[in-house]
Amino acid sequence: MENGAARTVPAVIVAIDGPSGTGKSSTSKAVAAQLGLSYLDTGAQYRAITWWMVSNGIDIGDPTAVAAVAGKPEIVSGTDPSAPTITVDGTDVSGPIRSQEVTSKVSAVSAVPEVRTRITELQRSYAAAAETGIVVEGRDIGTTVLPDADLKIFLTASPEARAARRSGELKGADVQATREALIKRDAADSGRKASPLAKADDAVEVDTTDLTLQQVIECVVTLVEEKRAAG
Ligand SMILES: Nc1ncnc2c1ncn2[C@@H]1O[C@H](COP(=O)(O)OP(=O)(O)OP(=O)(O)O)[C@@H](O)[C@H]1O
Ligand SMILES: Nc1ccn([C@H]2C[C@H](O)[C@@H](COP(=O)(O)O)O2)c(=O)n1
Repeated sequence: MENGAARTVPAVIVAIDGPSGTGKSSTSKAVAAQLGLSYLDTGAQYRAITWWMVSNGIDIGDPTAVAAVAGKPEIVSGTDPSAPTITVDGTDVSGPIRSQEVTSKVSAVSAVPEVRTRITELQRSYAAAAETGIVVEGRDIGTTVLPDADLKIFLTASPEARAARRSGELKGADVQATREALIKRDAADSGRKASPLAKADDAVEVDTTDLTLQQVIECVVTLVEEKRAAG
């Protein structure tokens, strides 16, 4: 490179999928921060639309009712990995979307095809707008949302490890009950017809059961750097 001309690094798109509690959010945020990329939590978007449905008295058990209003709420995600945000119609919902009620209803809402079409379009617009690149985490990013992502990772971990991690977060929560709730949500997310939770054929699978979070982050950062170098 001559006369100190700036080196331009092409934007990189990283898809991180996997079941609940495998470390997608923690890993994605840290990798994005370390590499100067944007970060998108797509689970938060499905939680946000679920929160809006609950708040507006929509019958979650009626897919036709959910489909009819899927286009109404305006969902905005802040993609700074050090301070991700989520609003619905201008209201900060980052707290309420983590409630037990939303967690228990999000799988039903996210199984409705009209909801998925709406949220998938939104996710693609964030990926297209990310100047340096983006880490997008979810369930169907590598298979459906961004099938041309530069790198696809599929995180796994045993149900026991995932339940222990979640119980550690929810102080005093019963590990056995947490494990059952995780397994139930995974089954619903994997079993739905519209864009189920699945590993893309070209995804790299990382079993995090016996890895520390730091080891998982290092592993993914290395994979991104290798991709860029090969690029
Ligand atoms: N490798 C790891 N070892 C130990 N704890 C971990 C590891 N990865 C993540 N954790 C912890 O497990 C918990 C769940 O992680 P995280 O929220 O990142 O998972 P997730 O896959 O995004 O879950 P969900 O899909 O339900 O949002 C967090 O408390 C996190 O700090
Ligand atoms: N790409 C995605 C992301 C999330 N979902 C649904 C299914 C999950 O149970 C729920 C909440 O996700 P979490 O916050 O636990 O990561 O959202 C989906 O269908 N597709």
